[in-house]
Amino acid sequence: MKLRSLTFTNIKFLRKFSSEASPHPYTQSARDGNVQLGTKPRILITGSHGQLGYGVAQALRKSYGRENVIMSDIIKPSKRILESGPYIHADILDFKNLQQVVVTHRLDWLIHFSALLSAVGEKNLSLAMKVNVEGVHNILELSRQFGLRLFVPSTIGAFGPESPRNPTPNLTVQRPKTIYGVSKVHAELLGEYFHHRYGLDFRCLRFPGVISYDTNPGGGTTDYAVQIFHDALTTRHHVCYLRKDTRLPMMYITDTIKSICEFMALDSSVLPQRTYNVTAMSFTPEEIADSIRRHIPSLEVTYKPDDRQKIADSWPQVFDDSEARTEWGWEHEYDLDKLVDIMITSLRPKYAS
Ligand SMILES: NC(=O)c1ccc[n+]([C@@H]2O[C@H](COP(=O)([O-])OP(=O)(O)OC[C@H]3O[C@@H](n4cnc5c(N)ncnc54)[C@H](O)[C@@H]3O)[C@@H](O)[C@H]2O)c1
Ligand SMILES: C[C@@H](O)[C@H](N)C(=O)O
Repeated sequence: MKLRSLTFTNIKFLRKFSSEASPHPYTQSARDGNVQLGTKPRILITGSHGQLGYGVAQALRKSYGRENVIMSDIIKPSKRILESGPYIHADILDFKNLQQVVVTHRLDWLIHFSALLSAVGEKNLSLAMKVNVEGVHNILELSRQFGLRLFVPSTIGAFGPESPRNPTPNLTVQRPKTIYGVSKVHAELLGEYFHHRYGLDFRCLRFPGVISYDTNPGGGTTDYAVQIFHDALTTRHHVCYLRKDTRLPMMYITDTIKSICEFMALDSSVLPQRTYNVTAMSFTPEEIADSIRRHIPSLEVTYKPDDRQKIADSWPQVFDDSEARTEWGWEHEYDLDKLVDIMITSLRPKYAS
């Protein structure tokens, strides 16, 4: 308790200092992403054509209005995305265009999803450096200039083999061995630095593998936990690129969306920290296969570990998110069996014919 009130005092002092020191003319009115009383925030989501973007946009639109939440990416939108609400082209490597987007759309909050995930990042190092490192520099500077409330997701991949793996606490050694993980630690530290130095309202949740049925994962180490459902409902045979006993933290997308919406809605002053672990469950390929067999008893799994095994072996097995639970009330809803039930029920009609 003592530590917490000390943190609040420091944050108040640093805010005062940073607003006096702020050199940018746009920052004053919109400091900390505070939206004028009685108005709803206008929100941009970068990289929103990926696995997380659509669901988060739909949930935010429910709370803040369809026109106030703008999806963006560098790829042509699907019909579903186009029809769901505003969607624009925004390349996070084009800083000038990002500035125009903020001004034109009068933005208050920024949810930054653009990234190359762990497995894809290892195969495209220079692009990963650009998107995950340079892109984050642009987003932080943009948010500082315009006083945006900024959300940047991090990951279990921000930890490495030297971190305690079962459980992995909120604050511990972080020595990741992938460019994805290194870029996420870089984003966490820079975001917290901008918060302390300039009062930027930076917020970060470290997610486990996210599982969804209506969007596809973008090339991560945890993707098997989505593919196994499609295989179970079609060929009844899944070839798993991880060993059967590889335990990783995971979460159903509804819980991911809930965590982001709840975390972003909090008043900045109630947050003792800026970066939190959040999770829902941990399982191995063998355990998820067993749970799926409650619906599809004939499912077979063959194990052929590839390069992703090494990544998984360096990541947390069980994620300790107790600080998110005690400090701002994080609660998950889906455990393993509930996740499997909803995935099977939702995907079955797609393959019924
Ligand atoms: N999905 C997960 O399991 C998971 C877990 C932990 C953290 N996260 C984080 O959440 C965020 C979203 O993840 P996701 O699974 O939706 O990712 P994804 O790979 O599905 O989507 C990323 C999007 O970024 C876009 N992008 C790439 N380069 C860009 C550029 N130059 N400008 C603008 N957009 C660009 C891509 O087109 C893509 O649509 C990422 O930062 C990721 O690290 C995801
Ligand atoms: C864990 C998460 O960051 C992502 N699904 C990946 O495996 O890369």
